[in-house]
Amino acid sequence: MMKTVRLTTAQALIKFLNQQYVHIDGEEFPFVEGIFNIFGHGNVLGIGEALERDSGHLKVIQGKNEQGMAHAAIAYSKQMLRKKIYAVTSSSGPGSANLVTAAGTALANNIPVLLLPADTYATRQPDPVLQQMEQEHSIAITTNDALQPVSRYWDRITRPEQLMSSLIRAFEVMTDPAKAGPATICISQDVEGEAFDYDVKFFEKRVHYIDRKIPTERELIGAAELIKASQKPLIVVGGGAKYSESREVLMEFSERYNIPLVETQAGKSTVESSFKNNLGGLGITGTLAANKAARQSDLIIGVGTRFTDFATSSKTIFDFETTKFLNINVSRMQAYKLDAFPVAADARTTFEALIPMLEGYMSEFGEVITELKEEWLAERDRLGKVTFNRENFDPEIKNHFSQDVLNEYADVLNTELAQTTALIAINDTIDPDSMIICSAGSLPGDLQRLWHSNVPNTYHLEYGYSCMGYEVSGTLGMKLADPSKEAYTIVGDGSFLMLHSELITAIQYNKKINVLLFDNSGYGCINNLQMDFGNGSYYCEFRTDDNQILNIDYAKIAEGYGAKAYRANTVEELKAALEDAMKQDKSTLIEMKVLPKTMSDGYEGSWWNLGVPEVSEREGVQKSYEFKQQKLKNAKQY
Ligand SMILES: Cc1ncc(C[n+]2csc(CCOP(=O)(O)OP(=O)(O)O)c2C)c(N)n1
Ligand SMILES: O=C1C[C@@H](O)[C@H](O)[C@@H](O)C1=O
Ligand SMILES: [Mg+2]
Repeated sequence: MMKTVRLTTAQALIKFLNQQYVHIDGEEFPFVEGIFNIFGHGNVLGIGEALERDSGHLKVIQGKNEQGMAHAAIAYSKQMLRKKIYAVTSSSGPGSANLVTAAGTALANNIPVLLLPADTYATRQPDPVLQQMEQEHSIAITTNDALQPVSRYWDRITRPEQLMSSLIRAFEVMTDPAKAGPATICISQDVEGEAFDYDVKFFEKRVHYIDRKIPTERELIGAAELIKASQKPLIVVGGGAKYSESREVLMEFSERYNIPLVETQAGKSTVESSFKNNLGGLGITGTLAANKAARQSDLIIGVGTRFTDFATSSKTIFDFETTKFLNINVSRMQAYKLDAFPVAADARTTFEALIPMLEGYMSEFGEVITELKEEWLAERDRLGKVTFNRENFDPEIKNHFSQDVLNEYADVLNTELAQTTALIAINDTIDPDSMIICSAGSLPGDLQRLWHSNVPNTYHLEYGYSCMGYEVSGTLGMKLADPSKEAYTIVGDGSFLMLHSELITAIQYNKKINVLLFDNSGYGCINNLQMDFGNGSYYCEFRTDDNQILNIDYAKIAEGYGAKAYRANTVEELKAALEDAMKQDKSTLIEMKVLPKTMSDGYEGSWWNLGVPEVSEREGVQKSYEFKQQKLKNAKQY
């Protein structure tokens, strides 16, 4: 006879989470590290009671904003290379609505996370329950339906026994490298507390094998033939290369056959920046070296990359007439892109098999890789020494602001600090094994070009969704993933203002994070975009109705939360603050006032296909439109 145990749905959920393990490359460990929570009437008596009763090995962390805590969970998983996750429980209605943005972030970046929003009553007895919105055409629609398009797996639990098949499906999805993403299980708030006689087998230890997908012989022969036929192949290192931990094999492949590596945001920090054949970021936010190499190449070997418009410069950076593509990706959907020869397999396994098959091959790059790298390093050096002057300053982003406007910023913000100078000073000062995180604004571009990441997996960029507000929340998740390393948020003032609630969570639980806040008093990169395309400066600077620049004391805000705060408007002050921050046990924030227009600009065809108006009185807009039409003539159409 079946042995059963009587538990509430929520108690069964927590018991199950404690028994999920993953097995990767011979190692086995629990998959669910913990659970973030904000309790409301929808989950406090169900999941709240179950956790209080017996949380098992799960670490329980109280968040401050549902989006923020879910972003922390996502960053944890990303930093753990998708081997472990946090779950996230929210109340219903606004609590679950706040998860929608985070689910989108997880989906765009292929990051597993378990979202557990509460749902309206299955019995419908108190209909409408507090926070239940009402649709006239369907009582079955709740706020949680908004999570369907942003979840890789989605389910609603209206009976306790549904939980079993739902959880098994969710864990299958989250532990499959080709499908990994957010799994959302919405549990009716009354059902959380309802009991059922669960089969005890359901709670036995369950191991999810994350096996490496092996390429077929046909795929390997096809890939080897393409490489042998190519004079100048180029490897694009994407996020999949990092998750597959293919550092060593990529370096061996690159060195042996003299093939340059270029990186996407997700792929950066798979292979250290100092590796001689690593030419850095590709595309719109790429380096001069990587973009020049891309233009010369006749075979692009995409490794675990989605080829977003940033990496391909809106499909214009390659010569599509002559260039061939070879895509190595666990996802067939991704491998099919750009008419490539697809190898739907694990990156590391594929390169291990390919290396011996290319014996005798050598690319025709010769010394070019070294020359390109040296040229770029000299440019980076220049960007680290940008100094302001009040007469004829020539910023990186040219012809937008007059000298008078730049001087106005220098006066109001009391600074002469250039963003690139500050960023490189930080890179030179902090410990090389420190972890840094960023996601939106002008800083991702600067980081992809300028940041030297010389310890693998220390560069954490969320650029699938580029979600403002991920930065501070994500730093908490990154710190939870590796408490032994210093964790730094690289964040603009706009992103900081949008969401930094989890700085308080970090302080509350004594998880030290360091927020490096670049305040240029505005949405700088969007201001650049609008002005680059011929528009005026319109609602992207932070100015009052009477045109005064906002000057916010962010250090004071951080002090108010209990962080150690610094104000650094010169390189000397910045270095001193960084040195002191390293000695602190508690979280810190360094506020830097930086001048607008001093971020780095694009290199070599870093054009971006944007929705430029077809009709405009402005000459600049008209020119931008014409330019776009020209560019699209040679762009890949799909
Ligand atoms: C949630 C979200 N809303 C809007 C955007 C669009 N957006 C991208 S960057 C940006 C401005 C960022 O400003 P800030 O953080 O100050 O960085 P800066 O560009 O000034 O360096 C905006 C509004 C976004 N990426 N994410
Ligand atoms: O619209 C955007 C422009 C990018 O430069 C920026 O990094 C990104 O955050 C974004 O959303
Ligand atoms: Mg800004």
